Amino acid sequence: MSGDRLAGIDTRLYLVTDTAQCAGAGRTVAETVRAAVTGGAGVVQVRDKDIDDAEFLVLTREVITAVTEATAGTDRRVPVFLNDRVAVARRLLDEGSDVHIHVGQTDTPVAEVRDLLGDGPLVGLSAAEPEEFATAQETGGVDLVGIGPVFDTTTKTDAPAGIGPDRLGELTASAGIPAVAIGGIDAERAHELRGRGLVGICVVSAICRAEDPEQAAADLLDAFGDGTRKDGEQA
Ligand SMILES: Cc1ncc(COP(=O)(O)OP(=O)(O)O)c(N)n1
Ligand SMILES: Cc1ncsc1CCOP(=O)(O)O
Ligand SMILES: [Mg+2]
Repeated sequence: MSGDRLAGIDTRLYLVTDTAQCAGAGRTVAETVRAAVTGGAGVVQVRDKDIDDAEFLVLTREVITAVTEATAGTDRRVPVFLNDRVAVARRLLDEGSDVHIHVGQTDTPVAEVRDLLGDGPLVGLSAAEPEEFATAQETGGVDLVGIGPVFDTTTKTDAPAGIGPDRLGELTASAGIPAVAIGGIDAERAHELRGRGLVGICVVSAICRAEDPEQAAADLLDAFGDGTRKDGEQA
């Protein structure tokens, strides 16, 4: 694998979907994704721990359609990641869909993902320890790491406490792989993640629970900017 595999993708705002949160806000996942991508989200991950593979396949097809509709007539490339579910990803690739995958440390190992899906799809990996980045660099095949939780989160019930922006910055600096931060990020706190070496911020509830997901995406992007610190802003 070579070249800049994230070229043409605006990674600054990465939406991970939560079906129950979207439903609680009175919308489908697809409606939420369409609005968020219109508002500027540049990466989408389909995440649902409560449905089987057949339902996940249907959900992902709906998300792909929503992204296609939201980006029609533009040159935006907004990748759709699947949260684990390698078999569903294989099926969608075989159908000709352009899908990618995110795995955690206890999910399908990256080498196995590459064996099953080949070199085409982007692979994201969760990591929060220096040894995990070292392993990812040695093994290869990882395009993006998700570091977190940076702040405390209630969305992922088995998540540890947030590591905080300073520790996040240290990890990002040593990651050696483009990194996004995840966990407890909202438009009020996103500015704390500027200047931490990130290519983006990743949110669930800040968009899925929002009254207006298009506006929420725009507000998050405004707060994070291009990820660099504003003039005069302290860490
Ligand atoms: C971008 C991104 N980063 C981290 C995660 C967390 O993945 P994982 O540790 O596998 O936990 P689950 O999401 O599977 O509960 C993520 N999903 N996305
Ligand atoms: C999937 C995941 N991985 C680490 S924290 C998290 C959930 C983030 O959700 P929220 O943005 O609502 O805190
Ligand atoms: Mg996982």
